Amino acid sequence: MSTTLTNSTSTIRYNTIKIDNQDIFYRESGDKKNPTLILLHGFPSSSHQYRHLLADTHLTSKYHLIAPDYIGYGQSSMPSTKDFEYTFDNLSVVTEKFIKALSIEKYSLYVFDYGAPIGYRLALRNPERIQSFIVQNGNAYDEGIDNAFWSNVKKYWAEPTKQENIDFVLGLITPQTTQWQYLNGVQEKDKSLVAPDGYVSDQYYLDRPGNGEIQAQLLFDYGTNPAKYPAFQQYFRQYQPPMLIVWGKNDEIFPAEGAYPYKRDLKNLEFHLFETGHFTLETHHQQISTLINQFLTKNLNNLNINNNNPNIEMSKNPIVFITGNAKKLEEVIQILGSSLTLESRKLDLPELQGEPEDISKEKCRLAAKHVGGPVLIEDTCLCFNALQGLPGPYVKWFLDKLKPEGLYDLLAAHQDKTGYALCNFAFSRGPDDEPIVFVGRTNGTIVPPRGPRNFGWDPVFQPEGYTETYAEMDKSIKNTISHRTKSLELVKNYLFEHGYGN
Ligand SMILES: O=c1nc[nH]c2c1ncn2[C@H]1C[C@H](O)[C@@H](COP(=O)(O)OP(=O)(O)OP(=O)(O)O)O1
Ligand SMILES: [Mg+2]
Repeated sequence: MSTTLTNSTSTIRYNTIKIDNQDIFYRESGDKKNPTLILLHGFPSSSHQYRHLLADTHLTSKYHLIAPDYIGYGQSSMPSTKDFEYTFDNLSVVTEKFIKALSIEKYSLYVFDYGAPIGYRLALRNPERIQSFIVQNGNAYDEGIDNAFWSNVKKYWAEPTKQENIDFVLGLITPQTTQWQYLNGVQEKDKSLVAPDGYVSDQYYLDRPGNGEIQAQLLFDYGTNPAKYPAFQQYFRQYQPPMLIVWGKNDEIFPAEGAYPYKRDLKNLEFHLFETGHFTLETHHQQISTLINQFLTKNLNNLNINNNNPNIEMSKNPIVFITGNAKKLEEVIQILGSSLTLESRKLDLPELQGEPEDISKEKCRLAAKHVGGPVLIEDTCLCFNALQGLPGPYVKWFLDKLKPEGLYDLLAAHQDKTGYALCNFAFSRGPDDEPIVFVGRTNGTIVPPRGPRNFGWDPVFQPEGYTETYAEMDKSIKNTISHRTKSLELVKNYLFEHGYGN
């Protein structure tokens, strides 16, 4: 690796943007058109800790890298604790606004130390925006914070005004501790790789008047993070973001114990421990850069197929199928099997009069308004050729009044007993989306009722090529030839092409 890195480094730009009247400083490299990797720093550092990755042409030739400084850190504004409440919630909100202000829609996150609870808050609020995670010495499990270092922090959370606990916090921002953070756990042979600039510049920022109170307030608020671990873990299980773990195993603050439990929840996980300390990048940035490159290439390529195809839209909301008819729902579930998951809702929607397609569309618009997200509805017609397609969409009312016998009797004066069953599914993404209709049709003959009477007009409809009525035949046969199956086949194809399939 090192031989190929020799002379070429990428251009890094240093900019500032106003968010909520505060200056947010950030470092940026690579082409904005490429997938974005956002690098979230830790305590007591700043975006400076990412200088090696930001300069690495292997990454910047393919990815867009951004590293902001949080409020109170590095070159960003440092309002006093009276003017800004230093909490992980607040820092995550500012970071979210920062990402939005730069018009970044989707991104991968590199999270380290304090960056982890900030990044995971972003993920909880914007799961659809996160493409992958790179986790370096950043926690989401209790296992990682049950050591000597954290027992002191926990005492501080319990009694923040006790002098002994205040002294502990003050001890964390001394030049000795800052240097210790960079060098502890680093192998002897690697100590000469650690540039002093890291701890010297961190200390410069920590020594600014008022910064000690900021660090004390934020460390106190770290106490809100363990309570959020179950939510972070639930997010991992549910959304399964691809994750690369690169972790300095000799870190005494976030030891390797905090890395292993990610394996429980993430299926697409790459796991690497390094023989070094907390600021793993100081000694292992070349190895980590190679791993990030391979990881993003592998995992974003899959995503890119989706992102580049304007037809693909992953929805976090399940599609809601609305029907007031239990038998209908039963059939839809049987036909779909496990290929597509729908949420069903029992609701009798008003139905307009008119052509079957218009009725379905209008029913779907109402459903979308009702649900406020993706919906599917269905409207079934039974059409008699001798009656120009009637009763068609009104068959429900004819059936209610006339019963199956009466339906057959409607054709008493006609030679032509042929007809067809029509199923119109309509799908809409939400209240502002014009519904799309999928039509399935099965031809047949209207006969005097035969067979069980548990589903609508099934006893009077004998499909073409069969001697039994829908009601007499085995359900599995009906479900291979029916109007509903044919329409659902089209629905399935459409939804699969648009990213909704299982
Ligand atoms: O495969 C079927 N085999 C026999 N009868 C059927 C079938 N599918 C619907 N049917 C009946 C139910 C209703 O009497 C009428 C259609 O009216 P239709 O408005 O689409 O159904 P619905 O009001 O009962 O439920 P929904 O609220 O989902 O619209 O035909
Ligand atoms: Mg209905």
